[in-house]
Amino acid sequence: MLPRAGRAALPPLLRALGAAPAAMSTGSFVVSQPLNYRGGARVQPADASGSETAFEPATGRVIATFACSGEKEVHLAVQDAKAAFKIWRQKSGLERGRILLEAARIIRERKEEIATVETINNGKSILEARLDIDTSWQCLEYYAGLAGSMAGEHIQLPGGSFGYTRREPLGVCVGIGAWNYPFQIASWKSAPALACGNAMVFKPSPFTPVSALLLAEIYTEAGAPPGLFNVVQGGAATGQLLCEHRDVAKVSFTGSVPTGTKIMEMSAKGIKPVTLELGGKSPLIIFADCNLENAVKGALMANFLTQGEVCCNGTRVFVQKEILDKFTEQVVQQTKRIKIGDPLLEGTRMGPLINRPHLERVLGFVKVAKEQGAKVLCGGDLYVPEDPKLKDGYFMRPCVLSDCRDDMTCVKEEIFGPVMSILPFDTEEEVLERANNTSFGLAAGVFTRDLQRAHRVVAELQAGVCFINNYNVSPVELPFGGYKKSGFGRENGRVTIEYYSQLKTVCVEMGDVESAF
Ligand SMILES: NC(=O)C1=CN([C@@H]2O[C@H](COP(=O)(O)OP(=O)(O)OC[C@H]3O[C@@H](n4cnc5c(N)ncnc54)[C@H](O)[C@@H]3O)[C@@H](O)[C@H]2O)C=CC1
Ligand SMILES: NCCCC(=O)O
Repeated sequence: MLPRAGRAALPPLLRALGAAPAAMSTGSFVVSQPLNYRGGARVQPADASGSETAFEPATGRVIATFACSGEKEVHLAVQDAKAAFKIWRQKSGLERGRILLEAARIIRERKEEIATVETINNGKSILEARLDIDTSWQCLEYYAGLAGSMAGEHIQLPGGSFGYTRREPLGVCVGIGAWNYPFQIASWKSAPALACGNAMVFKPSPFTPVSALLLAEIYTEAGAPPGLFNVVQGGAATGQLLCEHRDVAKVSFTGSVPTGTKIMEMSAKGIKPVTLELGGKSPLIIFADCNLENAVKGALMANFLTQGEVCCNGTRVFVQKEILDKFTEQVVQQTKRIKIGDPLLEGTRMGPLINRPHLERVLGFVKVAKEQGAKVLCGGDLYVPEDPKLKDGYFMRPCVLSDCRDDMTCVKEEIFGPVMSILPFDTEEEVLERANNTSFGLAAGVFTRDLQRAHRVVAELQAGVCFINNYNVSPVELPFGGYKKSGFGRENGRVTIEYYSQLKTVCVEMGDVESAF
């Protein structure tokens, strides 16, 4: 433990994690407190099945070593959630909304601390981490607003009888998150779940265990009953225990297609509804009549946020032949200008990838792309920043590939790194056919000045989220989720209420029973 004076100088959330006073700079943050959260407090897990280590991607330093929750701990977390659910489900929507609003206020107030932790543990630039925290508190505010208006219907029946419907919560929901948007994913899952009257047990990715705990502490501080939002740490085994627990009513998962398939299989055994937010290989279509400056900006937004580790990225960039050279030249010029380095520095626009194996995997995709005939126009190699403390970080230069064909690995498979593939096309009909020729269907984008064409094209695109003349903006009012192998169910928007609640029909007889017997 740190001396009292040093600890008092820290912001409250970092203090709660047991971080050192210099924790707000790269190379110094270490978590010394337990990372599980249950019954309204941080706890050491009651049992463990192995341990995990979390890193600071910018330096390669270990920032936390923690036990993976075993069967006993998972059961205790689910039981705490069950107890909280009994209290929470009795509250009116307005009362629940008030607590969510208070949690949103605290997130806003502590945005800088949360964004700092997110940057240290994930590697994304502080600028982006702040935007993620914004979409997190906005999500809580949005569902706080909806909570009070959730209602059923009244239906008149013959003879004065009537029926009505009640929108009821599901019970204990499980959230399982990926590592690319740790705090945002925990918020996007918990806000609608809690607004609908459910409780949640959340399991972050073992690569990014820290920020979900901050959210748990904020919910408690905002007045949520102890056990309403719990965090268990661990990997696949812990996730499996959660999905198979008999008292879990629903699983919402963000991650890869192979894991999503397993989650669905496990949930099928218990007839549990699932929301699956899975991977993608989304097309971005640039027509010759576009505003070129915006299209170039859009292509960078579609490929290089969070070091390219974004599920909805538009990594297949189809460019109409008339503007191919001009577009490519400008994209390469701007990609080369992206400032890579210490993600906590204000000027940095690209930080390190999540870990060494992932970095090598992404570089491996670039190597295969070259072998298959693609041309590397920039980047695609390791980057070692000048700052000596970053020498062991997982940095690479953002990459633009030309001379790509639809049958190349880099065009078919999700890379989940900063690698853009440029593909020329001639006609609208041709590009639609090629854009849809994938088993994924998360997102798609189109840049054109012809509004009729824009709407015609998005109507034909097989994707859950389509952008016209922009890419990768995430307003929480709009539903987010995929078609095809990119999953089903939605996050955000009004519709998500349906994924965290169930409808009860009540039939009321005002006369006598007309018996058939
Ligand atoms: N559609 C979306 O909203 C998003 C999709 N993704 C996708 O996620 C992938 C990258 O994330 P990763 O964390 O590497 O994915 P992953 O599928 O390996 O892991 C995701 C989460 O599932 C857990 N898990 C792994 N095996 C499990 C099992 N058998 N049972 C229960 N839980 C299990 C992991 O511990 C982690 O918390 C990419 O494919 C990406 O496209 C990522 C972010 C957003
Ligand atoms: N802010 C967009 C979320 C996309 C993702 O989770 O990968």
